[in-house]
Amino acid sequence: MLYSHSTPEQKRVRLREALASGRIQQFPGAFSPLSAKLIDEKGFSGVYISGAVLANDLGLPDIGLTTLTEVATRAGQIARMTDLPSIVDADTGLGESMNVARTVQELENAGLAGCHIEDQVNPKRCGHLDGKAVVDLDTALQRIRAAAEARRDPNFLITARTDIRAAEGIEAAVERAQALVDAGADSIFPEAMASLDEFRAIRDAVDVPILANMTEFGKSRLFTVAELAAVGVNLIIYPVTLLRSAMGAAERTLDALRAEGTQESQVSEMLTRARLYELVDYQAYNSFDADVFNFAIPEVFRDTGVGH
Ligand SMILES: C[C@](O)(C(=O)O)[C@H](CC(=O)O)C(=O)O
Ligand SMILES: [Mg+2]
Repeated sequence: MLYSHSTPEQKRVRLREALASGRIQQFPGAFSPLSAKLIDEKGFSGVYISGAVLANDLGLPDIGLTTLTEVATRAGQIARMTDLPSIVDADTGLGESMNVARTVQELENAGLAGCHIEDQVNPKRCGHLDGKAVVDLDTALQRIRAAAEARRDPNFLITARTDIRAAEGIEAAVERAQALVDAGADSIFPEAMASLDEFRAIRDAVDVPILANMTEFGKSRLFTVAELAAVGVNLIIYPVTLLRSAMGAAERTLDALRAEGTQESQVSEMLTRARLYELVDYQAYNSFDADVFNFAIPEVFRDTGVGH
């Protein structure tokens, strides 16, 4: 009911413990606060909040147009609905190093457990597209130093993402990852790795947790949890997976509605009314007022959809 029971500090401790556990963590991307509740209920270990999803959901491309206020507000709305730790994509840190510092403090205030900051130039682009450019080493390190110095909670996880692999190759990525750790990164997100061997190369080069991005239609094959665990990855994100699934379903429903004049053929694919109410914990609000949930949902509407 209402928001999660855990404080942001507790969630950050939980994330640190999970990363130290030796067990690989799966963080699906939530496209909304409600979807974060579903991720939580399904037993995942954390929630990822994607910059691409945040931008695309506003109808914008993922090129660094979103503002700190938009990112912190949406990420905060998502993070507060789950007891799981949430990690948000802070793109390039949203400006110069002093802006990066402010970004980190705002994300701490919003209740996030951590964020990642990348070394792309602005305007940035999806890490799995061609034609990316990265900033020089000094600028990349300044961003991470500023982030690490700005945080007030030492458990707020600063992940340095490097996009250098696509431009300069895996050796350059290994070198940059090491330098980013020396600058204060708590973990490394090597973007657009072409193979499991490349993840292994990063693993062998740094002794902090590493993150793998299993985004669809990208540069990496969709490696399994077992494959990534075997090369020493600690955390896997599935950034756009739920948005793509939900929008795919929305498109199919709209097509059917146009073609058939009714949505009837799609109802069996939908979340039922009962299931939706269960996810928002509707009945629990009776603890405030017994008249809040005093109706029955007809049996015929209870079991047609997914999940129930
Ligand atoms: C992880 C990512 O930064 C994101 O914003 O979710 C994107 C995902 C994508 O565009 O598929 C990325 O740059 O990989
Ligand atoms: Mg992104």
